Amino acid sequence: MRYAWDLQEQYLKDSGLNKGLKGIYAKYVLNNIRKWDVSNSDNVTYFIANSNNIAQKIKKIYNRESTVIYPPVDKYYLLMKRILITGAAGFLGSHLCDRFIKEGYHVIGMDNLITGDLKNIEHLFKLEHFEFYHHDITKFVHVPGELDYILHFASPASPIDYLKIPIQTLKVGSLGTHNLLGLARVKKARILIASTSEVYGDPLVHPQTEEYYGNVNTIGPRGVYDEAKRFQESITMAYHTFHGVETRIVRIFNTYGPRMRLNDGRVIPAFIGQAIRGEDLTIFGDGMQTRSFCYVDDQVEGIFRLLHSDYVLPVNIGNPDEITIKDFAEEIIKLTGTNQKVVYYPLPINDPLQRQPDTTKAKELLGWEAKVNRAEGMKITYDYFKSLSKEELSKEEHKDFSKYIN
Ligand SMILES: O=c1ccn([C@@H]2O[C@H](COP(=O)(O)OP(=O)(O)O[C@H]3OC[C@@H](O)[C@H](O)[C@H]3O)[C@@H](O)[C@H]2O)c(=O)[nH]1
Repeated sequence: MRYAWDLQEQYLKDSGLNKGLKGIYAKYVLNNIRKWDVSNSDNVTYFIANSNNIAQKIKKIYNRESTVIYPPVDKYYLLMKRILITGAAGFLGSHLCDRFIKEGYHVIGMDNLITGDLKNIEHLFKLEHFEFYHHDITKFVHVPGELDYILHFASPASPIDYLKIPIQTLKVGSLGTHNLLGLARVKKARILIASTSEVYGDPLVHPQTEEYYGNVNTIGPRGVYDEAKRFQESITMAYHTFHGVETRIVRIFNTYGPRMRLNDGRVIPAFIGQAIRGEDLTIFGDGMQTRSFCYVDDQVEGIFRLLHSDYVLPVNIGNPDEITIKDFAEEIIKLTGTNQKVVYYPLPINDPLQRQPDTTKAKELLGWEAKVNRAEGMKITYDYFKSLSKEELSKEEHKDFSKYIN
């Protein structure tokens, strides 16, 4: 009816019905509609208007009083996208929560807190548009309301963690991913899953392109992580092709920055912790194995862009600047201004001898490349570790998972 009463000329003009025979006919029809509308208004028991302006119009046209009820619509809230981030209390998950909050999303964080730590997200709890569920995603996942996006980042990520909790690692990558894909399907949400350079195993192709199938020992101690992530990619593609779920897959290469757990066993927190405590730096193997370290802000930017792209196949996100672990130990000694010795331990089984991402796809598809060089990124990371309390710094022993293993 609004078209018949309000801004009639404008609507007719916009739809090309303001002149000629068509125009005369349109005005004739509208006139009849208005007469019919007025005659019917007698049958209305109560008039409700959603503003004073509409109440005045009702009075003018129908000569009837109306009650104004303002709709409780929080327009901003309606426009907000809702995103579920699993592994929210972990290193990468917490940085992603920060980023999506900053971008104006309503963020729902989820974590079972086995390897994650509430300390990483406690600054978000006071925010209106952040919620947190303490939940293990290997069990059925329920999130009330609508969801636009899901980021699946729950998983142990340090080799020592997944050697100590191998079954949980397999379950979160398989059962957990299955639950989240099911959730994405019912919510019609787009889901991005965190895969890893570990899907290439101990790679025989260097640098690693997304087309490389990898070299993974399924029954080796690292297989629990690598194969969980490979399964995760497969089931994600199956949900995409079979159920039409909108999916994205990021293959994350070694990423570092503030909020890494000092005692998680990975090389960066291990070396920095050792240097700060005045201990020898522990190099595994001869130190000639290589890694390419990506600063967390770069990683988050790549993930953000991939989520919003229309590309379904896996994309490597990492910094291609490759270094041997031996040279890296020297860099840490310089950075921390210490004069620690390095000591050599056996190389863990199936520890990849080389790793460097080929990031051509990320550049071409997302216009993304790493911006923060190792010197800058490591300086920020070192400052973060230095800011930890004495008690935190002294925790050199690895996290105790005994209460989760039964
Ligand atoms: O104290 C240490 C710790 C580690 N290392 C070596 O440093 C290299 C890097 O080790 P990290 O534990 O940091 O990480 P890795 O590259 O082996 O595994 C990582 O790969 C990619 C991600 O998915 C995961 O975060 C993790 O599995 C390895 O060769 C490791 O043997 C040491 O020499 N000394």
